[in-house]
Amino acid sequence: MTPAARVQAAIELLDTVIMAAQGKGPPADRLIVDYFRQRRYAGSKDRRAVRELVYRAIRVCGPVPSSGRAAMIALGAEDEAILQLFDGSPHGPAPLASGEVGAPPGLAPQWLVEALAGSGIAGEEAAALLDRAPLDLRINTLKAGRESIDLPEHGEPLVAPNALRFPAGTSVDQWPAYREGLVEIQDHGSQLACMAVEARPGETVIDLCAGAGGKTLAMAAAMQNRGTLIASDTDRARLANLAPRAERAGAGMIETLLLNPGREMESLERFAGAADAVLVDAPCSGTGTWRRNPEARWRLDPAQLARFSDTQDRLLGLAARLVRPGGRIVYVTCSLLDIEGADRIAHFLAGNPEWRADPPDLPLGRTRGSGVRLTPFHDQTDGFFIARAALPC
Ligand SMILES: C[S@@+](CC[C@H](N)C(=O)[O-])C[C@H]1O[C@@H](n2cnc3c(N)ncnc32)[C@H](O)[C@@H]1O
Repeated sequence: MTPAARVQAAIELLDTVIMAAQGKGPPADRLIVDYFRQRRYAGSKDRRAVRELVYRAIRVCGPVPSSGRAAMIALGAEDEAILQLFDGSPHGPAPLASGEVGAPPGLAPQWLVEALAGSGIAGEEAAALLDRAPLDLRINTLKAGRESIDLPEHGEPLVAPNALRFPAGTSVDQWPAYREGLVEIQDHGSQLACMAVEARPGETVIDLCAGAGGKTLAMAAAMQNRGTLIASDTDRARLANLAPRAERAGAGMIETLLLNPGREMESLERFAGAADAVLVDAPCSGTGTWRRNPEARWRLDPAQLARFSDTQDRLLGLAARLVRPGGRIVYVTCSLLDIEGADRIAHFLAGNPEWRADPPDLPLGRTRGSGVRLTPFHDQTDGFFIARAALPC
């Protein structure tokens, strides 16, 4: 592909990303894979270059751009070489029309910029939300140790005891150690969130919103495969991804439980008042993960944010019914908005006076309300809010 053809391909892809973001369709990553599946003529260098252009253009545009072309012109305002490729050459973008301007640049739609600022995320903190994330691994202690593992590249040890950091784009999935389950890809912040649970061998632990089990696997390792570890979720497809991952990781202790939305307790009844710990890794806006999914900021609207906080309250209430006296809830969101973090745990504690705040003792992060907040700028992790609540005996 010529450089101009790559720009045109990125424009076409951006059109689909914008449409998907507005219609709650697939994420950009998936659209890019699908796009190239139908264009086998594109080589790996072309694919990488187009992908890079797409993500750079997404990062530049704050509000949802009107079109892929407008987004690419906005990127061209920062990188003149791109605008020069709007030359009308075969397969390239048409020349700029007189008066044609790019989409407005910025951090995010204005309402979201304001909501973040209201939660103390502005200036450098806000800008860092759109940085490129490095690649963090967790050494799976069921099969290996950080000091002894032999990996093809050197990783930087991080403060979480099993974490190693590599540059973005490292092809970890090609490594034998990855295929054999010695390492898992997991952001350092997510590893710290798992540490907050302090899951111990022999305990009964419920990962209430387990998804594909990124945190469940870390807890299985912390529990040395001993005890009861339930991975529940309402999303059958996500939960189905956990079984092969658990097998690869040698985490035989995990039991998956598909929940019925709104009637979750029906499947969890046998654990009522019995769990030592419940992790509520609640569905949220994902404002802390824009480094990986920058188009997520075009997907959100205030009504959806309100729905997330209602669900978060409901899930905290559900978790409280599962914990035994002396047990704990760990509440986590990958959001930096207080409405999904400090406010939710405050609301829970206000409505459940028998519970007390039990802030996690983590080696990174800053206190926010009765929890801890990790941010890309301060902690070089994805953004997370992590809180603990304890039920006295
Ligand atoms: C932040 S994601 C979990 C990510 C996962 N814990 C991990 O570490 O990879 C939130 C999950 O909550 C699930 N969820 C949404 N509503 C739920 C409900 N009512 N009960 C349980 N899980 C729910 C979603 O399907 C989604 O998988």
